[in-house]
Amino acid sequence: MSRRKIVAGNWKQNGSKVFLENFMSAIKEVEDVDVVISPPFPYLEKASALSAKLGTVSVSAQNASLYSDGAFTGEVSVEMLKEVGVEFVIVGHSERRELFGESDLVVADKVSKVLASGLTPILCVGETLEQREADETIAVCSRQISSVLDVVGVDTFENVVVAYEPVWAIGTGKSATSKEAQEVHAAIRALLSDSLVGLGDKVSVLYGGSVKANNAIELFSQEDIDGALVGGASLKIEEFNEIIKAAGI
Ligand SMILES: O=C[C@H](O)COP(=O)(O)O
Repeated sequence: MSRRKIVAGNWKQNGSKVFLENFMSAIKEVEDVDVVISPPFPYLEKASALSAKLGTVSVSAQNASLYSDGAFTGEVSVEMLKEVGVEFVIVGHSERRELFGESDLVVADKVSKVLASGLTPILCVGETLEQREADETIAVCSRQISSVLDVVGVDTFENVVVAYEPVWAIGTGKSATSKEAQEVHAAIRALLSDSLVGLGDKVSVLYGGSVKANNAIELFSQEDIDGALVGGASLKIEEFNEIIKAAGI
């Protein structure tokens, strides 16, 4: 893959069938910006059908199982996601890491599983407030990315989308400044290019954490920020459209 502008909306555990229909018909396409929406599992098939009809967005799942099939109550496999038209899978969101105990190794194995199925993982990395205050931001993000590189290999990583999401900025209304985000994005690209020459220029690196219509232009103006993984503001159709528009500027 090559570096693309991407605006992805992660609905988390929100939405309804009616909301999905309204949302899909209201999305406005912007040239050179890929729009991805990530509703909960029950809405994915309908989202894919609407996406095929309208052609404006791609569909992402918020998680996937490590396993293809078997006795894993509550899990959904990448094969099932693919069958209903899903193209992306968010992997390693901090809520999965923190609330559901997903370790770096589990996240790496899930990225590997998603890649093997031909879907595109959106790999989330990011530090807690405590880690930022201890000046560990780059070390934490590097560790989270390196554990994936170790499992999937440098040659495959170009098919991964990375989302830098400082945990302290998620859902708090307190976004990282564009300078803070840019520093980490540049470090992520440097780490990738240190692993394989040119890799950092091939991978789309999104920012996530309180992205709103009023800070999107400033964030997207940064050299190494390719777009956003948006939570709360992706549930507000007009605001999400503004963020998509900002990515196209
Ligand atoms: O996946 C999205 C992120 O968790 C950001 O959420 P937020 O925009 O509500 O801060």
